[in-house]
This record gives sequence, C-alpha cells and structure tokens, in this order.
Amino acid sequence: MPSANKKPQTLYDKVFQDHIVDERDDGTILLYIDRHLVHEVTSPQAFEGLRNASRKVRRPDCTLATTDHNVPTTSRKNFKNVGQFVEETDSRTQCLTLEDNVKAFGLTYFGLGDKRQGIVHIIGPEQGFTLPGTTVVCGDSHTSTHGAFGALAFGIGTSEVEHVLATQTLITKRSKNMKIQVDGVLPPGVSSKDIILHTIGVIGTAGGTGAVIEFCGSAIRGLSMEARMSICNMSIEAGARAGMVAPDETTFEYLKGRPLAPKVDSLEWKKATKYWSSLKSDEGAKYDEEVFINAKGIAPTVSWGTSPQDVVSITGVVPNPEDFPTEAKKDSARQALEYMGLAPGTRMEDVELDKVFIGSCTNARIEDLRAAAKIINGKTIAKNLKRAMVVPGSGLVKKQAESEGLDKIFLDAGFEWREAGCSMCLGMNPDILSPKERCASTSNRNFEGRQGAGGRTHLMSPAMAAAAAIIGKLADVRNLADRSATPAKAWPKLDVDAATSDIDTDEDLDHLLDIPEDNQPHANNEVPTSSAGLPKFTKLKGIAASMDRSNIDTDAIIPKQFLKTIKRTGLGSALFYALRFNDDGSEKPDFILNKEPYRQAKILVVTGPNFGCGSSREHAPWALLDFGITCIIAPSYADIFFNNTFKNGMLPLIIPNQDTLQRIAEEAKAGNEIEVDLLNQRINDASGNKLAEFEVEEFKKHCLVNGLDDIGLTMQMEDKIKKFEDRRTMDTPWLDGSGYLKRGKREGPVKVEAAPVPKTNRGEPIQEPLEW
Ligand SMILES: CC(C)[C@H](C(=O)O)[C@@H](O)C(=O)O
Ligand code: SF4
Repeated sequence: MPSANKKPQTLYDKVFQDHIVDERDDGTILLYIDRHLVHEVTSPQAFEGLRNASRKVRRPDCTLATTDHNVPTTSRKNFKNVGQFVEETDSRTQCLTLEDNVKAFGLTYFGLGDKRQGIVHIIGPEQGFTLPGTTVVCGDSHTSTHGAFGALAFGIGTSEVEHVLATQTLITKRSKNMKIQVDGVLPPGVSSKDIILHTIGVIGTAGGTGAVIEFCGSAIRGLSMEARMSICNMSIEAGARAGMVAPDETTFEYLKGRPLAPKVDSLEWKKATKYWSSLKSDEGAKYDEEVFINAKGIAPTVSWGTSPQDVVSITGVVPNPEDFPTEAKKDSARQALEYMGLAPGTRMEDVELDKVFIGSCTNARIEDLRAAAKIINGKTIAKNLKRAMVVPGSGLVKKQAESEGLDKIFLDAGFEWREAGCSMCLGMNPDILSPKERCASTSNRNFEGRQGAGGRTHLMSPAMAAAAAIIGKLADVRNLADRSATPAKAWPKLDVDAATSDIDTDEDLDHLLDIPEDNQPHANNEVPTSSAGLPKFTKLKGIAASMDRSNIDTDAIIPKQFLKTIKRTGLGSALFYALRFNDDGSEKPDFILNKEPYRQAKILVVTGPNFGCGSSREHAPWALLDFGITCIIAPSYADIFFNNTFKNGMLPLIIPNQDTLQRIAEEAKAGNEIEVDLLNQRINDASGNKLAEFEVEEFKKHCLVNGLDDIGLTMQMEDKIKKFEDRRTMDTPWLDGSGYLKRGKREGPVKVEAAPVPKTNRGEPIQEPLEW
C-alpha cells in the first residue's frame, strides 16, 4: 500500500496516511485500527457500553485479550479457574468480567490457564499480532511499545476502547513529528533502558507532548527488537503519543515463524516485507522537532526522584533542589527528595535498598532476563534485601527462561521466580512495596505511591537491577560485569510454536475460548447508530480550585487501588487520594479540595504543564467528573487524558499564556466564580468580564455542545469503513485474522434482539438522533 503523496514523508506520516478512512476540513480524522489488545482493567466499562447500546465487536479477528494487571504471580501449578485462583475480590471480579466478555463477544483470550498469557505489550509482539505498518491500540499507555515494529501504536482510554470494539476505528487528529537520533556505539554496561532514561532526562517528561517520536540513528539500528521495544515503551514517559522505529532486517528476522505473522517465504511474506521495507522516513522529510544524542555520552542511569525525568548517572549524586533553575522546579525537587527520603549530595551508589523487582512491559522479555541472569550467575543477593523477584513478561518468556536454566540462576541467588503479570510495576496484585521501602525496579514509572503507598522506586535496566540485588545498594553494573571478551552467545528464539500446538483443531479452539454455540450477545448493528448520548456542555459557571503543580500524573489523580471497579461512577471520593487524605483516611486540611468553597469546585485551574500525564486510565476524568469538576484549565495536557475528558462530556481548556492563566488562577484563589462559555469560546469572571479566549477543535466542540456519542456518529460512516476494509483485504491480506484469530471461525449466528427502547452506551434511552 505505498503512499501516493509525493511530499517527503516521515515513517509516522506514512503509516498514519495509510489508515485514514475519512478526513474532515478541521483535521479530524477517522483512523482505521488494525490491531486491538484488551486487558481486564480498562475494558469492563467498554463492554458494558456495547451491551447497553446492543452493539457487537466489529472485528473479533483483530482483537486479542489477556489478563495481566490484577493477576497474582504465585505458582499456577494448581490453577483450576480464575474464580478460585484470584483471591482479592475486586481483582477477581475484573478478571471474571473479562472472561465473561470474551466469551460473550467471541474474542480470542489468553487466560491464566494458557501458556501465552502475559503482559499485553509482551504477548502482542510475541505472537506476531503486532506487525510493521499497522495501527495498534490498547486501553493502556504503554501500547507505545509496539512502535518498535514500525507500527503506529498508542494508548487509549476506555471510551475509545469501546469505540474501537464497535467500529474498528478511532476519531483522532495528526500528531507532530519528533525525531530522536541516537548515534554511536553504546559503552559497556549501557543498554537500551539507559538510552531511554537518559533521553527523558534530556527532553523531560513533557518533551514529546503532542508528538510521535521516531527513534533512529546507528545506535538504534544496532539494537535488537526487544531493546527497541524497551525504548518505544517509555515514549509515553517522554510525553509522546507514540514512539516508532523503522522496520528493517532485524524486525523481519524477529517476525519469522510467529504464529500470526505471514508464513515465511509465502507470497504474503514477500508482499508484506516489500511493503514493510518502504516504511522509512523519506530523504528530506520534515520533523517539528529534532534531538540528537551521542551514545558515547550515556552511562548506566538510575532515577533519584518521583518522575522518570529525575535521572542521573549511577556515578552521580542526588541533586540539590537549590541548583534547579526556577522556583517551581526547586519546589518539585524538594518534594521529590522528601518523598524519596534522600539528602542532596548523597552518592547514588550509597543508597541502600529493600527490594528488587525485575519485570514489567519495559523489561521482562527473555533478553532482559538473560542480561540480569548474566550478572547474577553464581552470586547471591545481599543480606539486607527483604525481597528480590523476577516476574517474566509472559508464560512463554518464563518457559523459555526455564529451558535455558535462568530460573535456577535466579533461585540459587535468592530471587523469587514468579508467574507472568504486571506485578510490582503498579501493584494492583499483592506484589507491593510497604511505605518507605526502597526498590530497584526495571519498570517505567517512579511516581509517588506507584509500587505501593509510600514506596520508593528507582528505575534502571535489568543488568543494573541485578547488580543492585547483589550489592544491596544502587550499584554500577560495570564493576560487576564479566569483562572477559567472550563472544556473544547466539541465543535461541522464543519458542512460540510449542505453545500453539494445543489448538490444532476447531474443537481445541472452542474449548479454549469456551464459546457458547449461538450466543453472540445483543449482536445488532442496525438499530443503535444514534449519536445522542452525553449531557450537553454549553456554559459552565462555578467555583474554580487552583493547583500550582506541573506534570500531575493520572496515578496522582486516582491511584491504582481504585482502578478495580467495573463501573464508571462513584470515583469522586478517590480523586487525588494521596494528596487529599492521610493514611488513616482523615482529610489533609491544606489540600485545596478540602477547603471551602472549593469542595464545590466545578472547574480546576492548573498552572503547571502536562496535566494528566502517565497512565491512560479513564478513571481520572471519571473521578473528576464524579467530584463535580467538568472543566479543567491548564497550559497543556497529556494526549490520552485530553481525549478521555471529551469522551465524558468534559472540557479541558488550553491556556498557554502564563499571564492569562495566572489571572484566572487569581480569580479562583479569591474564591470567585468563573464562567466558561463554550459557544463563544470565552472565560469570564463572575460578572461576565472577559478573562480569556480559548481555542477548541471544531468537531470536539460540536460533540460537546450537542451531547453527541461519537460511536453513533462513526457508525453512520459504515460505507466508508467497509470500503477501507475491502481495500485492506486486497492490499494487506495478512491483516485479516489468520491462525487462531481466523475471521469467521468464531462467528456464531448473529442474533438480532428486539430493541423496544434503544439505549445509548451509557444505558439511557436515546433522544432524537442528531445529525452532525
Ligand atoms: C491500568 C492502565 C490504565 C495503566 C496505563 O495505562 O498505563 C497501567 O498499565 C499503568 O502502567 O499505569
Ligand atoms: S506499565 Fe506496568 S502496569 Fe502498565 S502495562 Fe506495563 S507492566 Fe503493566
């Protein structure tokens, strides 16, 4: 599907262009989605929405589900079913809800009894579900991982999950192009994790806001697929929507023999690799931003603070907040050091640890475990450690590691060898830090409370975490590594075939999926194309609470313990939980929303940039909404959060000018009401005097003002979507379900239910359908 456009294009431009179903004058684009990954935390409300509106999943053959966030990582030797195995009630409910949904909607599912279960971003590539040139989405911010294949892969919120399930498309707009070029040879002991931590240190967690990053340069070219995945994984921590690497021979080699990739040497494989080879940025392609990094200058890197940008070389010291350039930055460094229990000037190598965690979608692939095992081999973990654990990213990674004897190396050293899942990366399962415990972690986020309330996270590479486990402090892997120049071993590829051999027949498949014969639920694409659904937003007047903070992440807006709900409502009491409440549940009197009149706030004014960064959890806007806040005013937002708010009838306003923003914040601080007039795009004071004007995308405004449910709107574009799919089948036939995702294989009889009162996806009766 070579792009017709003559203008030099970037890799991102090409993949984006090839997926446009429809484009409106204001730049709003309906984008086709090739691959949809689903997990238990961000999908229950989406499936509920489908049910409420009597919609079915449009492309079960392009959808793959697993449980990862909530699952215990204890031995599954005696595993019988989720109901018995997952002890924690809410986690069990979420896992069981996913199981019900995959059965009801006919989706392929890797459950806890399946060797292929694992972290969603590890199993997609492993299976060849992720392919170059595809669009890949998941209700999860680290979907950016899949960009390592030259896919355009990004995280979405739950409402968008529902949109993709129903329509296999998303409403979006073009992102900016950013190039990060890393050239040169990596020094010994430095890995791809160090590249990305170092890069985020350079550009900051808001550095990539609004952009898709293309990682290129000789250092990137020289990396394996797994290392490229670790880099793209953390594009989201760099503030970007996605990260991409142009596919090349390394990519093709990785894909050979994967169950869902075209068969090697088939006509499809030849056609596919020809297309994939065209997916590189053209000579002269324009980037909105370019960053150049010399690989030689990167050292093994660790984080010292509570943001992934707070990094330093392992040979460095804890920075002094007074050395930061602005008062706001000094302040946030002070807060970070207080939380982390660190004093300025302390050598990083003197920082003592309590726990070590090797796992997560950033670094729990086979290569990561090999790198850690190489350091650990023959040694034991330090006595001061309370716990050291290895959590493989998938059942297949675990199996492969065991076949290479890595489990034994870890176990002999004193590590725990666990079952696959997200585990202590965010601690939605029992694997958590206790307050003040300090952890060396190969994960991607060191936010306050991320690995457990009060827990302290230091991010690093698997080899560095292994070194830290042996020393019991943050440690420089270069002092432990075997410096003898033994040639790199040619490692075997992950054995994916063995795992699929138990589903040779249709009967096996049905057994695996446990699909009721004729139970396509409520499947009906004719009735519910109505587009009326959300409350209308035209004018809002009310008290505004103001917060002077930068980079407020969605973990802070609503921590992980509240993500176990299968509902959208009732989350107001969890809003800003750690900032708002003490450990005993009492209110922190100084927090703005605990003061009068701000308990009644309808508007939130945030003076620092990058509000809503981090996780894609739509629970963040749901919590704000449930508290009563329907409008946020800030200088900038993280992309996923920004989209999520609109999907809930909320208005996030961008006021880039600091003086104007301060004027609005002053009104808020004085306890005066503010008026947000969407129709006239003005912010007024309580007496109607103009404080500011604002921009808002035309389509989004239209949806808000009319309370439109954009799934209904998109379903009215059926002809165009169908036409796109027909062309896709012609041009890239390997993208229609193959192997165990074969299209049609699981399509039971479509049962059209009588729908006396058609409902919206929120379960309310539909008003008059509205045209857009
Ligand atoms: C649960 C999910 C919404 C979340 C994400 O989007 O990132 C999680 O994976 C995380 O890492 O915080
Ligand atoms: S970042 Fe952590 S919690 Fe989120 S998907 Fe990856 S492993 Fe799971």
